[in-house]
Amino acid sequence: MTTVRAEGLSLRFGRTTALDGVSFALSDGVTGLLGPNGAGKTTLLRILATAIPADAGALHVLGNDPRGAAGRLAVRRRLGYLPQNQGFHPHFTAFEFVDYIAILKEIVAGRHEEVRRVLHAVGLDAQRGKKMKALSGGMRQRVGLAAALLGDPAVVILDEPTVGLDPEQRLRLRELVAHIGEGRTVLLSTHQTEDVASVCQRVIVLHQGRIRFDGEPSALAAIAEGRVWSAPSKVDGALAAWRTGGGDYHHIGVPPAGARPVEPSIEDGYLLLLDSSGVPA
Ligand SMILES: Nc1ncnc2c1ncn2[C@@H]1O[C@H](COP(=O)(O)OP(=O)(O)OP(=O)(O)O)[C@@H](O)[C@H]1O
Repeated sequence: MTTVRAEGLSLRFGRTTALDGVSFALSDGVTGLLGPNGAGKTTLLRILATAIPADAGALHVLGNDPRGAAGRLAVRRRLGYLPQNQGFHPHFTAFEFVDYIAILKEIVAGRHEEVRRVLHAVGLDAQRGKKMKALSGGMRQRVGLAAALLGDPAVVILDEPTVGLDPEQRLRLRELVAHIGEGRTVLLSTHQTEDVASVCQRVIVLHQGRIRFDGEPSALAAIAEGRVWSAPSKVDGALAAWRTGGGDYHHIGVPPAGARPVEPSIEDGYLLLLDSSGVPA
């Protein structure tokens, strides 16, 4: 069932076109929103979360149109949003922070019980009484995730939740996101193709405000089929090349005669899709 439908969403900031005619439909499961810096990911998520309106296009979330006040309210009540760089009051405990968001979300009946429920869901029972400033980055992200789960939203929007986390914390967060995506629509913005490979059933690639790919992660990898090869030294003319742990160079582009082809990854497909001008740093 379609939960989110975007048709021709566009938004400009002065002379910058942040989004340029973006259309897609989402249903339950985890969809990754992948794109380099400045691609328009945060702008798109903010529009979906009704934090800002689009200049043009139409959006329906769970059948509600956020252009009207009643539609906006209906969307906000059923949507969880973890913004990028969420601000935390350092002296709040984890419980107090989530409770504060619960008040803003107008959760009245059983509010404290609901706060305990979401903190439990992200594995932070033991840290409930700890001050935000005393928590690790990964734990803080989990508190943010808990706040996004208040009221059991049908649609959850997560803006780069794995950024700045160490590998173990990242794994933990991915597991949580995969779990959250069972029976819910989750849109997860990320720079990391590993996030997409491990939790997303679908991936949308955004670049310069436009959708460049929308499909299964394996289909994104398949774009690079026959265009990835390995060689003992760097070959000129490759779109991208880097040294791997084994000492050989991994190349993307048009392989020279006799090149040793390798199985493409999602990252290979992504880099190829963006072309050399858009290769992320
Ligand atoms: N409030 C704003 N005022 C002016 N320009 C903005 C504003 N917000 C975003 N932009 C511009 O819109 C474009 C898209 O930005 P956006 O933050 O949506 O990209 P992003 O894909 O989330 O990037 P990142 O991965 O770096 O967070 C960029 O060129 C950005 O500079």
